Amino acid sequence: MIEMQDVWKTYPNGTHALQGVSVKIDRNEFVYVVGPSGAGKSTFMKLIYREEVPTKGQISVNGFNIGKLKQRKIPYVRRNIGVIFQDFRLLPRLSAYENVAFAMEVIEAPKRQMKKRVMEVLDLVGLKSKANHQPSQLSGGEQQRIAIARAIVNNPSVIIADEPTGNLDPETSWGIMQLLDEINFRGTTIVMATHNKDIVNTMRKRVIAIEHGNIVRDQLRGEYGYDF
Ligand SMILES: Nc1ncnc2c1ncn2[C@@H]1O[C@H](COP(=O)(O)OP(=O)(O)OP(=O)(O)O)[C@@H](O)[C@H]1O
Repeated sequence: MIEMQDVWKTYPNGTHALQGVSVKIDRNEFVYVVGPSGAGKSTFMKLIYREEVPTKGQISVNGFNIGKLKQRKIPYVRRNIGVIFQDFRLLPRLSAYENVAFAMEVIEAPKRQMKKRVMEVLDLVGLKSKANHQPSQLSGGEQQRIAIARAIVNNPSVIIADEPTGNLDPETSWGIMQLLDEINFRGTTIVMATHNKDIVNTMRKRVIAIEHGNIVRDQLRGEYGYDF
């Protein structure tokens, strides 16, 4: 469902962030993307959710050629991809409920479905009781759970998570990991960039390692493989 064929990304300043990446990720896979800082992991992820377009090569997500997408088709493809970041990126003045509901409003989901669906995902992430709290009234782990609720509320087929445990302590990170595992188990493909050695070595999922803009390792039930 995600396929890259000889994908290159050169930023306007001349940095070659990806240099000829080819990969296939099937429906319902869970993939860790690992590698040194600056290797091209975030770029790899940004190309999937079309935050960036490739300089050369093809990327298809659910059959859509992402790099060549017509402007009017972008929202349609994006709604099928949920994104989670290291720094949560919740809207500070909105409550947990409103942050999640906002993702449904953006795609103009029917109003009558909204309340039920938002409460359903808040329940799934274990935060129904904090629906009215603002992000500043929540812990880091709770904020990330709200960000996950927001990412899944429109039932995307893919979740892109760029270092989702990067700002969290080990115990909280494990909670987030179990939640993502559960979401994957329910049928969502997950691509997660991480520097968390413990998590990768314990979960034993597919591991794609990127160095200098190239995939240098791709293992099923892989290991982290670095000392950082
Ligand atoms: N918008 C940009 N403009 C120019 N260069 C960029 C841009 N974004 C990233 N780069 C460069 O592209 C290369 C790959 O960056 P990328 O963020 O994809 O790496 P990364 O593996 O995610 O790193 P980290 O683990 O530190 O997050 C780096 O050399 C980076 O400096």
